[in-house]
Amino acid sequence: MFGFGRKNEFPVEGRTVVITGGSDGMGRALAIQLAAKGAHVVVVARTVSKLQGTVEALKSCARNPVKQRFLYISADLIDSAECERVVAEVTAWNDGCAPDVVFCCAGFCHPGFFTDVPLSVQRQQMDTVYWTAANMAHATLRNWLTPVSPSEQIKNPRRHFIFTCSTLAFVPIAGYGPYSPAKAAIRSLSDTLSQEIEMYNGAYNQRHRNAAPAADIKIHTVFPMGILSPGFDNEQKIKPDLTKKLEEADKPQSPEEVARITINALERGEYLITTMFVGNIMKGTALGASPRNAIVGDTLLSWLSNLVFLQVIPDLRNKAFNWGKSNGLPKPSAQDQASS
Ligand SMILES: NC(=O)C1=CN([C@@H]2O[C@H](COP(=O)(O)OP(=O)(O)OC[C@H]3O[C@@H](n4cnc5c(N)ncnc54)[C@H](OP(=O)(O)O)[C@@H]3O)[C@@H](O)[C@H]2O)C=CC1
Ligand SMILES: CCCCCCCCCCCCCCCC(=O)[C@@H](N)CO
Repeated sequence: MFGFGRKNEFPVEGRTVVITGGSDGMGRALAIQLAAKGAHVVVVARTVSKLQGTVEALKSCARNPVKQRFLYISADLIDSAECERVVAEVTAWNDGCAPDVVFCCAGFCHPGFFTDVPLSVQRQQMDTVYWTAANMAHATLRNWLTPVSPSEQIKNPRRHFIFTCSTLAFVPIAGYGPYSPAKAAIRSLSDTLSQEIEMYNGAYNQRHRNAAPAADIKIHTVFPMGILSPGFDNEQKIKPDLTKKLEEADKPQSPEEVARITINALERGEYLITTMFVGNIMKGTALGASPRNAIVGDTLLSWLSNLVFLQVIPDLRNKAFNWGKSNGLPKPSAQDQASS
């Protein structure tokens, strides 16, 4: 619908991109691929050693090593003040200009059955998954939406804020109770912001008359399936066997593949982005009132997906029931037993 197959809707050469969770997995792969396309990249995470290693990797794959600049910032993004510091530091480092693109990839998953996982861990999941993203959106959008008077407006290209969700925000899978609600909350925030931002974009459209934001803004959200990252290796160690069985249809992808597919979708101007066929079917059954990437394609997809899910919904429930029938009550992971 929005320039499909025509113009590049996501040019990054010479632009400044911030990637939270940029030191590992999908975030790191995105950082490397965007550096290879000529972007200045800032990676943000907590552990300095991994961030330093990433910046070295970015330097060696830059498209234009003389011009491109790379920075890392160590921050725990659960703290909203840290998100504000990140935006301020990036702006200062970038000659006073706000970043052009902010990608939220920070987060990890702690699977387990709802009643087995201590509530403190579940609260921490909401902090790590939802609040790192919401805090970053708050800090970034406050910066981007600062009113600029008509005489001070300069021509800025469109800015992009990108959330990372999971297809679990569309379809429930037993054993992801501590995690999926936080991803579903991100999806809801993304949908709300994508509507709210239109008001600011409308004001931007009239920037020659009144104070308005400095650029047009677009929100996007990526919904990966499994990603073969260090985070994934950790979650596999504590994941219930039933959950592994229910997600058999998922063939985890490499971070590089997920990053490549994501960038291509952004270049096509997509809003809700999936990374493979099964993920697309999962999205199709849960499109709700989200903006469509393409009216005809997404409508056909939702009709097809809703038919597919007439079979999938009882199948997932039956598998859970039969699991209990043959295996009895589950045992909490050793990690959850130790912390409860
Ligand atoms: N792996 C998977 O199967 C799937 C993952 N996802 C989502 O994709 C995103 C990327 O996942 P994945 O590639 O597995 O990433 P990894 O788990 O491999 O890396 C996570 C990154 O986030 C950083 N991070 C974690 N907590 C914080 C924090 N509080 N503040 C700042 N940075 C933090 C980590 O660095 P450090 O620890 O040093 O802070 C690291 O850079 C996540 O949002 C994840 O939920 C979605 C679907 C599937
Ligand atoms: C033909 C269509 C049939 C559809 C059947 C439904 C299959 C469900 C697959 C669930 C896959 C979950 C991947 C997300 C993983 C994730 O987010 C965590 N690993 C977090 O790190």
